[in-house]
Amino acid sequence: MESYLQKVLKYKVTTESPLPVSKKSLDEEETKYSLKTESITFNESLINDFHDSLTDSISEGPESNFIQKIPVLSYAPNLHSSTDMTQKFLSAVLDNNYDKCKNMLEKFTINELLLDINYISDDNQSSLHICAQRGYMKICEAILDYADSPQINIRNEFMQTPLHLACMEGHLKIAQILARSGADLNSIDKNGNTPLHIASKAGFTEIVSWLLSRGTNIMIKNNDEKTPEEVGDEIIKVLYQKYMKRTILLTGPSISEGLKNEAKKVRISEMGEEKTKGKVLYEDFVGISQLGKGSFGEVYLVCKQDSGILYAMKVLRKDKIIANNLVRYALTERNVLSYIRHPFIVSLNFAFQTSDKLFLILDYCPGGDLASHLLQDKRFTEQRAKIYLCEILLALEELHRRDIIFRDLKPDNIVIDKEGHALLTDFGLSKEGVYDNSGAKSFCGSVAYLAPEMIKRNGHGKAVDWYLLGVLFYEMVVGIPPYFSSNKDELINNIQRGKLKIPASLTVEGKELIKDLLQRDPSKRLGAMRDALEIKQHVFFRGVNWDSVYRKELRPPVPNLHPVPNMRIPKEKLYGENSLNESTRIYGWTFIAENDYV
Ligand SMILES: Nc1ncnc2c1ncn2[C@@H]1O[C@H](COP(=O)(O)OP(=O)(O)OP(=O)(O)O)[C@@H](O)[C@H]1O
Repeated sequence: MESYLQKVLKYKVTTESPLPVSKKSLDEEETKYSLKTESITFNESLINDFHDSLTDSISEGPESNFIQKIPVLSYAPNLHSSTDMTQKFLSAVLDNNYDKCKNMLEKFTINELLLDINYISDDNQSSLHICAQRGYMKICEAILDYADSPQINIRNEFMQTPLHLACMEGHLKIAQILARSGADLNSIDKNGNTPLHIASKAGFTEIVSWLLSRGTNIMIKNNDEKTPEEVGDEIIKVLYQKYMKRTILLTGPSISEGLKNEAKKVRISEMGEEKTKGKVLYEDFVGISQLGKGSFGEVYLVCKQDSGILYAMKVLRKDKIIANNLVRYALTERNVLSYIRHPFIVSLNFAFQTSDKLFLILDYCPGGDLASHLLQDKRFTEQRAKIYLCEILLALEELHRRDIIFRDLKPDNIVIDKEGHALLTDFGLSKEGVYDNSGAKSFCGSVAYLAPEMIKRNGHGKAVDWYLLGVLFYEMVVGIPPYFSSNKDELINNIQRGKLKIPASLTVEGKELIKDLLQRDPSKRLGAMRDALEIKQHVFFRGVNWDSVYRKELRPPVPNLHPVPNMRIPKEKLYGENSLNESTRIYGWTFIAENDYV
């Protein structure tokens, strides 16, 4: 089977157009374009390299391992009892014996009867608790990657989840892995403490900063009536003050209002899980037409029956996601979208699942994606490109503020709302917890949209998004991405050392911006020092009122909106198997946004 990376790295060149054909599924392309398309893939060794680098990306550090889930059918169930296996596994975890754990996970979690990954031992620990407490990152990852249904929010007798323990012991990376796999950031232990209380009390500044950037609830009071801030020392309190300053800036006039909302949001999302437990949400949505197609599913226009509101429904097929070990990517997308509210980032309203599929219900942007506009208009005026650039810059600024890099910036991932504004969508490749300029090591994204440091695989950070902003600007005003060649080796080579050709027709400021953003050395690139602020101050943006950009006061061209087609997509096609079988459940997926919970 073709791997995810092969898919990601594969692009199509029609004989009629030098541009990659975007957003078509491989199946669709293979049939529809079979006569006209030439498919260019990397050679095996390069793909293997890419594979290795995906390994890096999945984990937070060089130590970690990303494991392929390979069913092993030759075990002899009669020889081992469930408790035996589980006890052996727990002692291998306690010994931090990664190889043994991996081996057992490979062999014995196919059938939960043999190895109960959620077993709580007599001394009150599940395997995830042990890993989280002792900092065994590789085993923690292996459990999350291999085990069929590890309960990420499993509790010990003190009602502590593994995340509580990771925060108690200062294991930031483990906390991040758990969070990305759906751990509840606001769960409360027996003493009413959230992970934020625990990290604050223990004085783990990095963990506190990270939890705050994730929008965790800072208003929850523990059994002593103390908020997380109140249990921290002076150094910790400074972090809260910084966080609150930023919150006021972004979310409105009064702290208390903003914070009240935070608290409310959490309460509601907790209730949301409850509400949806027995209720099948997908019945509420009627499929109308297909909006787009990605590597792992489709995006449909749907209508919520009770409200008549139109949404974009992104569907991911569990078999493909699981087969390609991408559950964590899917959870990242769901997680990032669930806590970010920004005028230029598509909002997530609901997330739910059936046995076969995962669903994200997003705000519908009826103007289509920027790639189709470019295909239609060939290129944009600098003025028009500038509007989209300003809007996307603010979206990236918000992500970076929360230590998330987007990494997959390209016209296909920018959708246009009914007034013509640009919004980021598709967070499948975004990465949380990136604090500097070399935190992430994966080599990903479509070929023409790779930054030089991604090709070099020396690690990449936030500056990658500024390079890709330069690529986007270039493509918008020139019509093709910089360094473009229909030969993949040449393209890679060009990106690394080719001469940048900028049309003379662009303004001096525009040319300067392109050069400054496409600077190959990330440490010298515009944005490397002071992130978005540095770019906003570039001469190209002179005179831009960023507050008015934020308020959507710029006037991009209004898209031609087509009437909603009077069609229905059969439920079976949309939802597949109409039940939620516990064995295929992906934990931490369900989500109902505050505004939608009535
Ligand atoms: N909110 C939205 N409103 C309207 N159309 C959308 C929306 N989100 C996505 N689309 C359409 O669906 C297409 C695919 O969406 P998206 O990129 O999220 O899918 P994907 O499966 O993640 O793709 P990829 O193969 O890049 O991973 C977009 O290019 C766009 O045309």
